[in-house]
Amino acid sequence: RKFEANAESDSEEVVDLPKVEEKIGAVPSGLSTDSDVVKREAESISKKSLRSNAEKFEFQAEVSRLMDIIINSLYSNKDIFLRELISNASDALDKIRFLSLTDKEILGEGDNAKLEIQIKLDKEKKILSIRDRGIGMTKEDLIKNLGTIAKSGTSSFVEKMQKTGDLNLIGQFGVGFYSVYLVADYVEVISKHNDDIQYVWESKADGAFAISEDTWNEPLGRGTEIRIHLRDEAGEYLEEFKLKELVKRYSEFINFPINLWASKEVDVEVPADEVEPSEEEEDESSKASSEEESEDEDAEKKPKTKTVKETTYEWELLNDVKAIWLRNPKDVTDEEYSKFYHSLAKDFSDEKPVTWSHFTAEGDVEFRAVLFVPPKAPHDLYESYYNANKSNLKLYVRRVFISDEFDELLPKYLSFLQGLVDSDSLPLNVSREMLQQHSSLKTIKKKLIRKALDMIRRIAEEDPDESNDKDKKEEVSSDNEEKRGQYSKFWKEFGKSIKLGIIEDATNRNRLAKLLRFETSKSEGKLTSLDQYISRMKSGQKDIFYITGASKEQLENSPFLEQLKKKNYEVIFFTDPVDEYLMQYLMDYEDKKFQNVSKEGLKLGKSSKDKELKESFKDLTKWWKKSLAASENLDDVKISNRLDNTPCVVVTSKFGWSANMERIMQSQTLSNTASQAYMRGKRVLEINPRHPIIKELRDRVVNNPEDESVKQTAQLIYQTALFESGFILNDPKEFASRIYDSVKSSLDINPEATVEEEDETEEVESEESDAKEAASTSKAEAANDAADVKDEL
Ligand SMILES: Nc1ncnc2c1ncn2[C@@H]1O[C@H](COP(=O)(O)OP(=O)(O)OP(=O)(O)O)[C@@H](O)[C@H]1O
Repeated sequence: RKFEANAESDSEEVVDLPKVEEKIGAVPSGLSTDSDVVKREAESISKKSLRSNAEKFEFQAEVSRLMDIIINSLYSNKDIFLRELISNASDALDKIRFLSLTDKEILGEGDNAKLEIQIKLDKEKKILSIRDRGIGMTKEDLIKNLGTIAKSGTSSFVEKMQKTGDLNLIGQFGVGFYSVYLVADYVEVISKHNDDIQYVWESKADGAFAISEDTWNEPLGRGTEIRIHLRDEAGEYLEEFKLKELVKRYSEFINFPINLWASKEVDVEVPADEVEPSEEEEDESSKASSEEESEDEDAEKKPKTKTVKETTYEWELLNDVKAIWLRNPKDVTDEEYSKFYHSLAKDFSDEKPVTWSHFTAEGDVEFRAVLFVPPKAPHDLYESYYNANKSNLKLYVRRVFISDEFDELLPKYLSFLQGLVDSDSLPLNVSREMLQQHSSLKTIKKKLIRKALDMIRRIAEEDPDESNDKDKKEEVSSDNEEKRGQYSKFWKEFGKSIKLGIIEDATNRNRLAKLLRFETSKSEGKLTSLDQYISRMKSGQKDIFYITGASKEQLENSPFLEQLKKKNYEVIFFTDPVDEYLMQYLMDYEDKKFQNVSKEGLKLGKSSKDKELKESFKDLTKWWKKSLAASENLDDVKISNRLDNTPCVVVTSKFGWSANMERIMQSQTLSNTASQAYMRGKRVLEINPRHPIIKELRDRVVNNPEDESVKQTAQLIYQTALFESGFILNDPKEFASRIYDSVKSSLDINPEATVEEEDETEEVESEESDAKEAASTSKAEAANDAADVKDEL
């Protein structure tokens, strides 16, 4: 009874899946005196019920829903189940091989040490079996791995699958195993882990699964066998040619031998009298012998034999296990790279990777690597960007898979790349932790970043749309047609990563800045690079002009651009919130400084009149600053050089937040108002000395600096300028009432005019009826609630 006790305490300790039934009359191993009884019991399992004496569990709710979707799915590409199961088998083999690096014993001897995958068919019973000699699963593993999904976001993923019916995502999300129910209605998983005895997991995808100690199947030694009881309509997976084709198509890059127990027709020579020939065969053999006779009469003297066809079975290797990255890049076709990408990334869409780089690094540290830029960013690329481990590079050491969670290989901002690194310079027989400390890793990382950035730069260089040269842009060859538009596609998917790179990677900042793309006041909806911007700069222009804001449309009409546009300067539009952070790190490019045109310090060439103007508006600027400093957040008032039609704008100091940044910070839920006050840029009101409003205001101030109505108007102008400059007003109510006051005066309404009182009796009546209505509604609601509670009970 020892097993039973252990099994129960195990399951309770490890997972909280409820058992459906108590074990009734289980036959524990070793106690059975009649193993035939157990065997018969196993054989008699009908497809209707699971083994009656097994321990039963319910699937986690999400798994149940997922299985429901899969089993009822009309998804036509049912083939995917095979690649998912082979990929799991390969992962399990990788795991045992990795462990064997530090403990040779772990692999065992003989067949156990053969790291391979075997596929077998049983046409009669309609069973397809996939077996590996991988790490196997303990009972705990079976319960946890094949009963729950631990990944976050599972529910939303299941919902998405339900809506789209697109099961292609299944492998990427890490629930590949369950795709087996596309073709099966009953599955057994037999597994043996070195630390446990052999178990059978089984389920009919009806919300429950069962686990029993395996006392009837052949011992596996180590590893897992998945027995798929195929549905009637999935008979095609019992055909050898179908399986061969699928393995070729999907599992070409699995680095372990995949063997199929394949039939073979062979000619066998048997003594003629040993076999009772059929009529047809008799004819043929007599024909043959008469030919032989005519050719060589001596043949008659030899003992008579006969050739018959016999079906034999033997293991047939289905894949070429030579790793693609060990081949010479010249010998690998584009199609092979594409397929390799799909198998690495578990991305089985039809889209090709945008580009790739396959190279060998030599010198102190040697390694080979293949890097891919995927066609699409994963849906969660920027979710918890700073916390999650998201490397997509697989690390191999001397052809042995070590890990795909090795974050030390690439910085976070390049985590969107897929690929692998195989190094001969790293030691094999050390723990993962030791490996993470290894000095070669730093060199590998440095080289990988360089290569990755080169590869991305090449996408742009080869894209005819990116060229400044008109002829090149229009040149049409099949090769460059394929590359057309590739960079903007890349930018759309991964542009944010490049920006994050500029923020995080000071060493490569300039290289990354070269990859930046943006729209400008002159780009007419197309993307521009910094190099292109510089090539178009006006003679004498020293700075690179940019502005940040919520949208291109808003920025195009910004008052900050008035003089710049008039003087034909180009201004970069940054509209992504991350751009505000980006520009705190990107100070200059190719010796040119960046100038935010909504901030102080904009130089557009001096005019001889500047001094004169400053002098003639001195009274106004001084007065304005003094009269508003107390009530508003205003630090200075100056003459502007950037305005044309607008009377004034509010600019911020060079190192404080821009208006756009203030807006972004305020919209963040956890923003801290104290730090906001500290980071807020100084506000400077810039006035347009040629504007009639400003000129009139100056005259009035000079006339009577104490005039209350002029003060009010000056305040309203300032608040309007704040608003137009992109700031959020502290007190919109006050601003609105000032506007209404000014509307009143333009409509010649007496400023003292008050609002007409409402008729009081009417109000009481309506209040009463409102109250009555409310009471009846709440009564109805209470009745509904009571009914709900009743229903629930
Ligand atoms: N043949 C196997 N040998 C050992 N463990 C296995 C095997 N097949 C599945 N498992 C275990 O079951 C888990 C769930 O498998 P499933 O295919 O659903 O997701 P996954 O393998 O984690 O993700 P993905 O499908 O993306 O590889 C695996 O993580 C693994 O631990």
